[in-house]
Amino acid sequence: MSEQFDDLPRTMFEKIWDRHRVLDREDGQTLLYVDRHLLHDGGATAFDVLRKRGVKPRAPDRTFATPDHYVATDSRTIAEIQDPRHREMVEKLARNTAEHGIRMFGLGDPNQGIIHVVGPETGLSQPGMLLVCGDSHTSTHGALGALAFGIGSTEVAHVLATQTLWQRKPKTMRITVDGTLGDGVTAKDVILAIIAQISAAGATGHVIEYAGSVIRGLSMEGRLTLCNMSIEAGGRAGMVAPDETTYAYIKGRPYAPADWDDAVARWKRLPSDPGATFDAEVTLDGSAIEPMVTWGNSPEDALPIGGSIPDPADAADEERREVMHRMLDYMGLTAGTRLDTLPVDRVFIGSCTNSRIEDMRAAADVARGRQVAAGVEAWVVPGSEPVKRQAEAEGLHEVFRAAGFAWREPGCSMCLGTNGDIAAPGVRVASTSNRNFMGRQGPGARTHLVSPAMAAAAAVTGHFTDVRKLLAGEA
Ligand SMILES: CC(C)[C@H](C(=O)O)[C@@H](O)C(=O)O
Ligand code: SF4
Repeated sequence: MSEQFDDLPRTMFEKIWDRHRVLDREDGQTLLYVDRHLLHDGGATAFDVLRKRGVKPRAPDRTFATPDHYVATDSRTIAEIQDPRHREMVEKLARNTAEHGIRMFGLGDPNQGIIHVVGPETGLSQPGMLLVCGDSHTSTHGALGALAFGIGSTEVAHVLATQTLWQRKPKTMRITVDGTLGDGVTAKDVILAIIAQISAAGATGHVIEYAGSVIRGLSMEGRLTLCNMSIEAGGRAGMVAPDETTYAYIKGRPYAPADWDDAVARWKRLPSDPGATFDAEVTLDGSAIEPMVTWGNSPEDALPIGGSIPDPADAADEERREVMHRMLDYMGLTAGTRLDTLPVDRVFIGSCTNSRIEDMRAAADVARGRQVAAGVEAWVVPGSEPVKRQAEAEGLHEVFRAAGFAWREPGCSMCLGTNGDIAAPGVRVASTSNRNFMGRQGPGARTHLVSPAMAAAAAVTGHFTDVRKLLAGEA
């Protein structure tokens, strides 16, 4: 299908799109073939739609599931889930997948975890694939060089029934981050700096390809964090070209391709051709990025830790002034207050953004030999069973426990609180998740997004702190 374009330089997105096109409709929609379909316990209605129509899933062997949104993080069996409504969601996923022969990494399975941690970790998410899931943070999987995006519940039913999906072709945007990151600056700070620069709507309608020396230098965990938040910049998807880091990460994983050498040879043809053009180009100087903290209720409201709460009086227009007033009121903040003086009540290290082994290590490096400040409740929620096992093998759980952190069981937990893990009204949370929307972590809860190292620094000092000072032994 794509041969006729082979002599024209194409972006990685265009190559994957072309390879998955089944047919183009006159209204501009394209039918795409879906390689992998991931399911979680947050979207149970799709199976009901199929059942009502008497339709069976078209390709159960291309569909994989794990419960994450409704699982308890203080127990590991369905029976122990206290709230019957939460228990029902987890049970429903188990019933639906069992009925149709869909592989589920359920509670107690050694691979259970947050779906966006499980996909890459099991080797299910691979370069060149078209991967979808009824969840906005499906953009995460693009870190491996896949085209991966979230779909709505009607589309989930459509993919289950047909293994295809209608889509309008998005535009392309390349975000190049050159230079080198400073000590204590992570992929989370890079993506918060990007969103602060281009805004939460900056990439609307676009698939982002991240490029440049900083991106090439990121570990796979860092790339997953980066692509995870593409959606918070409005992007349809985010991707990073596969390279040796990608191949080394996938090799040996349970679902890694059996024809390994051929697969790598195919993957090597994926990166955007020299001379390929993007609809939009953005550049950032990676060397100038500092540890970031959000202060408002959109991920774009992020500032370097050395900054102060902005003044609505300085807003560009009346509308923005009103939004800022509302956010400062909700967040309980006063213009001019230094970010590094803000006290925290709770700390959450987890979510599909920052719950991988590297995140655990970064937080443990700060927690080691220190104590969670008096009055602060700090949680570490590993993203999956494999992350938990690896962290425990390295003794990280002991580091956290000795410092006064709670070491919990894998799931989405306080990121969205659908399982009941929420913060009380007015509570200020340093959180490694991806959304700081009003009420996201509980009605009235005040979320500040940070990296795992910055979250651990806030936990042990009791207020937001420049982690670089702790790492340098200055605080
Ligand atoms: C429940 C799910 C559909 C939702 C999403 O789409 O992202 C959730 O994961 C979130 O992070 O808000
Ligand atoms: S961890 Fe948070 S962002 Fe990720 S899938 Fe779960 S609720 Fe959504």
